Amino acid sequence: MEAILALEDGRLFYGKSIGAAGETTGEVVFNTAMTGYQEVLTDPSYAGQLVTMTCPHIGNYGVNPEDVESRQPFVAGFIVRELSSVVSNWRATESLGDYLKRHGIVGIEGIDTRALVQHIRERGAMRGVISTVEREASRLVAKAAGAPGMVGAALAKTVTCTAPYTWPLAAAEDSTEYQRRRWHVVAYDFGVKFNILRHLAALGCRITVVPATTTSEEVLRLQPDGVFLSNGPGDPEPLADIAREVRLLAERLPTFGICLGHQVLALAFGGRTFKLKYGHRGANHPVKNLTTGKVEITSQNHGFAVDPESLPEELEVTHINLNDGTLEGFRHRHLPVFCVQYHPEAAPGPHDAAYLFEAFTALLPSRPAEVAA
Ligand SMILES: NC(=O)CC[C@H](N)C(=O)O
Repeated sequence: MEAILALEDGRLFYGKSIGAAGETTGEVVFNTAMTGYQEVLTDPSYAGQLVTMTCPHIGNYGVNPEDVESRQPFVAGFIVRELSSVVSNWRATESLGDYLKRHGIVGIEGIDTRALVQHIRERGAMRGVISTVEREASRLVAKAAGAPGMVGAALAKTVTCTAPYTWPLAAAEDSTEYQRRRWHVVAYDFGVKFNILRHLAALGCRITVVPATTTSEEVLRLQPDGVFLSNGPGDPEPLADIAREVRLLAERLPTFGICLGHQVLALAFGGRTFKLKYGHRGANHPVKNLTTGKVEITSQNHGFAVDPESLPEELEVTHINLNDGTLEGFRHRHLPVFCVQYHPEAAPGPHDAAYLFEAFTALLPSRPAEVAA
């Protein structure tokens, strides 16, 4: 079946349908990771986006039930050069094409993804539509141009959990194994990736994941040792109500934020965010840790960034991006509060920054493992 990708500026790409038939709109972005398409598909931060993989051959190791980063795929659509017709991996339970179909994700293959990416790099991320049902170019371009944009979109509120839940998922809350965990962390779910929760749990945390709109009072009632602010989709700026609650918590408890969590923390202390031309999405972005002088190769997925000029005096820049000099992390000068724009949990990507999870637990009350939290 044929499929067309149309961009809001009139550029058209003709290819073949993958996944579900139909039509979908979103912001067209690209990810340069060579592997990890399943983690990308299920990263809630991609909600509202048509994700292009620059690696030309995708799907060769299929899909399995373990590599998911959330409850379902969240991308609005998927764009690849070539979907592998062969699935070869001992963990695979399904082909990528069948998985996309099963979840109703509309995608396209067989287009010149290099030309598409060059176009976006030159002109900036833009809205698009993938369709298997409409062939009229002008109508498609109008649909792309009419799709909601990313600026102003409070998407974190749409992907967050509807009720609190505990992690590890399998552990009964009243079990000794669970209660014996060293620390209790409340994690704000703005679109949290499971690998963040896996990392915190591996260090001895039991985690209560709470919806994005949970108030600081509700969080304090849970008596956590620390607060985690997750990654998530959309524009951080319309989340001012959440930022207010985050400020109240950060003034009382050790706080760690990743990606959208980093942006919300900046807003909470009076900083500003802005939209990047086409964002950072991939698994090899070099970041300099200004405290140690070391360079970390990092996993990234963001379209907005914090303006370093907007940071108040009490916040100190700790990490910068070596590709374009943008802000990658800061900490509070007096409070146990820090965050990064990139993804120390990887999934997919290198593990250089995993030390940040330990940096967080080092801020929590010292407590032997066997004492009930
Ligand atoms: N992964 C994330 O948390 C992304 C944060 C935000 N949605 C951005 O695009 O900048």
